[in-house]
Amino acid sequence: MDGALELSPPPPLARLMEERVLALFLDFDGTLVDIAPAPDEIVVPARLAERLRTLSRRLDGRLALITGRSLEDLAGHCPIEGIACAGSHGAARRDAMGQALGDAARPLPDGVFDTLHDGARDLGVALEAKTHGAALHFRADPGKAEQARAFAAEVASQHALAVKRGKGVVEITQAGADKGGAVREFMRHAPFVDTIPVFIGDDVTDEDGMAACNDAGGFGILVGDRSPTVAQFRLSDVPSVYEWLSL
Ligand SMILES: O=P(O)(O)OC[C@H]1O[C@H](O[C@H]2O[C@H](CO)[C@@H](O)[C@H](O)[C@H]2O)[C@H](O)[C@@H](O)[C@@H]1O
Repeated sequence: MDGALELSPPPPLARLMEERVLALFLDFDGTLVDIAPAPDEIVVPARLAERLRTLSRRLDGRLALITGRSLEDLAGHCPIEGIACAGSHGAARRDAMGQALGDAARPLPDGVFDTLHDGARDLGVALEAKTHGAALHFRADPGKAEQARAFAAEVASQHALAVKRGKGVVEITQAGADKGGAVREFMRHAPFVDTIPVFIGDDVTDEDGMAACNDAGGFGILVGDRSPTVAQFRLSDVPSVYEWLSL
């Protein structure tokens, strides 16, 4: 849909849960925490992990966080034991017991971090190294966006990697790693099999997750305003997400 503002809020979660067996896939930055000037400056609401575990129990375990952050980084902000998660844009996935799901995630090839480190320094943007990818952050200097994107595209093409755009960021990931793949992987395993998947996210990389939910008979919920989108519903901001989830 081109006009995201025309999307309605989703029906109440409690009503949907009465009608169907739902599974929830939640993005992290911009969905569960407000966007901050830098990745480590986010303010995580008190007892978020505990509240997510309570929500997961309400859904009999059919809840997964699907983030662009590495799982290690996510755990540093929100202790995720007992919650299914996918990190690095779907490259690394694990179930609520901490067992890895699907193909093992691969780190970036040798030398790529060094190249990115030098390039980020020369461009004057911040490099976030992840277990299975990397991000060049230009939120502090949006005028560097085009140069950072061009540099990321050049490095990616030299190593058969992929580039993802995001809010104030351009990222390098393994080719084929995306949030849609993570949703499909979870949906092959209990307790997600044969359920109606719902993805909530704010950024362009969340569109893959929403598309996977649409394909599986579910839907996406866009947070904020961005178009085009494949979401079928919209919530205006992070507090609205908490309200809808009764978090
Ligand atoms: O998929 P997500 O959970 O939404 O993660 C996407 C990226 O989020 C982080 O960067 C973004 O949030 C930062 C904190 O608000 C902000 O400073 C930055 O400009 C945003 O791009 C994270 O640092 C990345 O690794 C994630 O991929």
